[in-house]
Amino acid sequence: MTVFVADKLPDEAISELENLGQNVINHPTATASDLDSGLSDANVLIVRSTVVSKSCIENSPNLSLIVRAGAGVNNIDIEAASNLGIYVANCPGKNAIAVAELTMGLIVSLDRYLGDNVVDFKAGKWNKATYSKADGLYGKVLGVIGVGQIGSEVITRAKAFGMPVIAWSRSLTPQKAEELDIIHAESIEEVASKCDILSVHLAINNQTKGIISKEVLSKLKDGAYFINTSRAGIVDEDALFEELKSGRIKAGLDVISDEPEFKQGEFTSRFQELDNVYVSHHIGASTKQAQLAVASDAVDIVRGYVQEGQVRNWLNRCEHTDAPWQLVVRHYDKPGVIANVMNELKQADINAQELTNVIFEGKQTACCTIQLDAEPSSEIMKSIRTRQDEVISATLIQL
Ligand SMILES: NC(=O)c1ccc[n+]([C@@H]2O[C@H](COP(=O)([O-])OP(=O)(O)OC[C@H]3O[C@@H](n4cnc5c(N)ncnc54)[C@H](O)[C@@H]3O)[C@@H](O)[C@H]2O)c1
Ligand SMILES: O=C(O)CC[C@@H](O)C(=O)O
Repeated sequence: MTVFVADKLPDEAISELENLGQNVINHPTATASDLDSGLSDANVLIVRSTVVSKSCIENSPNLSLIVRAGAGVNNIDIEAASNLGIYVANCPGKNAIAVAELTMGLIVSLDRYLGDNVVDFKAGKWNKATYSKADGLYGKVLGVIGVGQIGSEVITRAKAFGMPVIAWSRSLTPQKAEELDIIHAESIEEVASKCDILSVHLAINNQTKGIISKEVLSKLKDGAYFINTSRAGIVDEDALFEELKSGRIKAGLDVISDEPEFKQGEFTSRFQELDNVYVSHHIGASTKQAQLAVASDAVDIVRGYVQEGQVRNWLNRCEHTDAPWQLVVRHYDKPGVIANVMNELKQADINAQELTNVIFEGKQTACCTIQLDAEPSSEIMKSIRTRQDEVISATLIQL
C-alpha cells in the first residue's frame, strides 16, 4: 500500500510506517491545494490540519482510509469520504494534556501580562510598574464548556491552581459533576455569568458552530477572560472582537478564523490591533510529547488496517443501520454457503446492510449474522434451512 503523509509527522513515525512495509510518500509541507487535484497512488492519507477536500477525495481513486493525526476532524470532508466508502479515523485524547497545558499557560499569561513583559524586555524596556497589576488566579472560578478529553484535563489542572470549576457539557449530569468535584451548570449562559474565566473545549459541528454567541459573551463579568483552544468557529468571532475592543474582557486564543494555512510567513489579523488578547499560533497540540503520542496512534491505526483489515477509531461508521431484521446462520465453513444465502435474499429483493462472519475453533463451522432491510418470507427461510449439508441453523430475529 502507499501511505501519503500530508503534514509534519515525527521522523520516528515515518520510519515505523516504512517498517510496516508500506510505500511512504512524505510531504510535510503539503497544503490543501497540493491535495485538491487528488492523489493517484495513495491508499492511505495521514494529515494533521491540512484540509482534505471533496475534490481531493473524489480524485483519489485508490484512497480507502484517511487518518487525522489529531482530535478535530473538521478539516476532512467526511460526507464525501462516506459517499465513497472511505474510512475516516482520528487519534482522540492523545494531545489532550498538551492542549490543557496551553490553556493554563494562556490563563497565567493573561493574568501576568507575560507576552507584554517579554516584548518590552526585548525592546530594552523595564516595566515593573505596569506588570505588577496581576489579579492572581487562586479562588477564581473557571468555567469549562465541554467536559471531553481536554476539558477534563483542564479541570484537573485548574483544581491544582485552587480554582473552583463550574461546567456545562451535554452529557454532564449533577451526579457526574459531584463525582468530579465541580459545579454543574444547566446552560452555557449560566457558566458564563458565574465564572471569572471561560474556557471552551467543544468539537465543532453543525450544533456547536457559534455556540459561544454574542449573548453568551455578554454574560461574562467585567474583567473576565475568555480562552479558546478548540476551534475558531465555536465562537461568534465578530461579537468577541467587539467585546475585546470595548476592553471589558481579555482573551487567550489558540485558534482564530483567519489562521493561515502555511506554517511560517507574514499575515495580518484584526486581533493584532488589540492589547487585551494573546493569540498563540495554533500550538495546542504541538508539544513533542503530544506529537509523538498522536503519531504513534496514527501509525497504529494504519498497522491495524494493513495487517488485520480493521480500522480503530473509525468515525464515519453508520451507528444504527435501522435494519429491522437480523438473520443468524450457523453453517459449515465451506465455499459458497454465504453466497447461497445471499442469493435467496437477493431474489426477494432484500438488502443485507451489515454482515459479520466468525469462525469456530477447529475451522469446521462458522456463524454469519446479517442485518436485513426487510423480513424474509417463511418460504425463503425454509429454502435456506433445506441446505442441510451447508446450514446448521437459520434464525430470524426482529430488532
Ligand atoms: N488547539 C489545538 O491544537 C487542539 C488540539 C486538539 C483538539 N483541539 C480541539 O478541541 C476539541 C475538543 O477536543 P477533545 O480531545 O476534548 O475532544 P472530545 O471529543 O473528548 O470532546 C469534545 C467535547 O465536545 C462535545 N460536543 C461534541 N458535539 C457536541 C454537540 N453537538 N453539542 C454539545 N457538545 C458537543 C462533547 O460532548 C465533548 O464534551 C477538538 O474537537 C478540536 O477541535 C484543538
Ligand atoms: O495537528 C495540529 O497541529 C493541530 C491539531 C489539533 O487542532 C487537533 O484537533 O488535534
